[in-house]
Amino acid sequence: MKMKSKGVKCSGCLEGLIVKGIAGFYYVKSGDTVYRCKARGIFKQRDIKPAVGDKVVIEVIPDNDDSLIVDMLPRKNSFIRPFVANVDCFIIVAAAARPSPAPIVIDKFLVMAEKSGTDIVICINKCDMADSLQSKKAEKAEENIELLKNIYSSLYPVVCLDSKNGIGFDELKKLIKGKASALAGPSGVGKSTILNRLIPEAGAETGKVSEKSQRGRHTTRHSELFTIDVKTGTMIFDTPGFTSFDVLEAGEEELQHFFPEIMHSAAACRYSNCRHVAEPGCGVAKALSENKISESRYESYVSMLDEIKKSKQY
Ligand SMILES: Nc1nc2c(ncn2[C@@H]2O[C@H](COP(=O)(O)OP(=O)(O)OP(=O)(O)O)[C@@H](O)[C@H]2O)c(=O)[nH]1
Ligand SMILES: [Zn+2]
Repeated sequence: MKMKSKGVKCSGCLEGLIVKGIAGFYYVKSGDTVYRCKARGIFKQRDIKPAVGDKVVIEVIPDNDDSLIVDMLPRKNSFIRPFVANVDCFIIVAAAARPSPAPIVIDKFLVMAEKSGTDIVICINKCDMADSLQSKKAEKAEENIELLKNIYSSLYPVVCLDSKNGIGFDELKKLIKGKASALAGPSGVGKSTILNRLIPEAGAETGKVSEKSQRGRHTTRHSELFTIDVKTGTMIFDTPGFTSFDVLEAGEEELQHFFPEIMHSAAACRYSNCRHVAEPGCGVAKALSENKISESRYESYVSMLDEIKKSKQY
């Protein structure tokens, strides 16, 4: 006999994972079986909505097509757009070219991931673009790859991918083993193509990048959690996309906590409330002058801090 998480005995209860939610139904995976479930009215009363990624307790009702979600286990994290829960790892994707990478955009995703307490992998996709010989475009792609490696490889694992030809995926798979990962990155960097490589049967559609805007089409409509490897419990979220992050979700004091290298140097600041902008005796300014913190990362921090401060003035 299994127990509900609140200790109520329930003869037909199982613990499971919501892997899909469509049209009021939740698909809950428990062992090898997926149960189609409805949520108990109590969730509506309490204004709680179960999300893909939630661990739940379901009651399997004999001779009934549908089961019932009767309880939800505590979440590690949750997101509104897309509406998913319990992301273990963010795979933050940039492209070597088309679109050109923007460190500030990567840094915003990094803040989102750090704030949510997930593991992080940075993927530089479209690395094949650096391969064609003697072309200006290839040179630029090569430069971009070097730039990103310089900024990020001392902070997070950085993997070069060519998802067109399936290169770099063994390394990526090692880094996401046993975790439920979600892809984040701006439109057109190749998130759907990467997803298709990780789990071919996902069948995510990939949009063609239009020549003009260099942006891909949005193709994924609902969220789903796919298993990549049953043995290790490796999973990946197929979602409509973590394509941007609003830094205003972070507080002014809190922001520095999401830049590990800034936090590390902040220990040496004279003032405990130092924001590392122009204060005397700032450990971050010192680390910056000694090239221990990258200028690009520091600029991102200051620009995000400004954005947060300005939003407070109105
Ligand atoms: N050369 C090259 N092209 C790639 C690679 N990966 C993806 N592409 C192309 O880039 C375009 C965009 O890829 P998608 O996978 O749709 O990008 P996305 O990040 O999912 O885009 P959104 O759905 O708009 O968020 C497609 O035309 C892909 O064929 C790669 O490694 N190399
Ligand atoms: Zn400081």
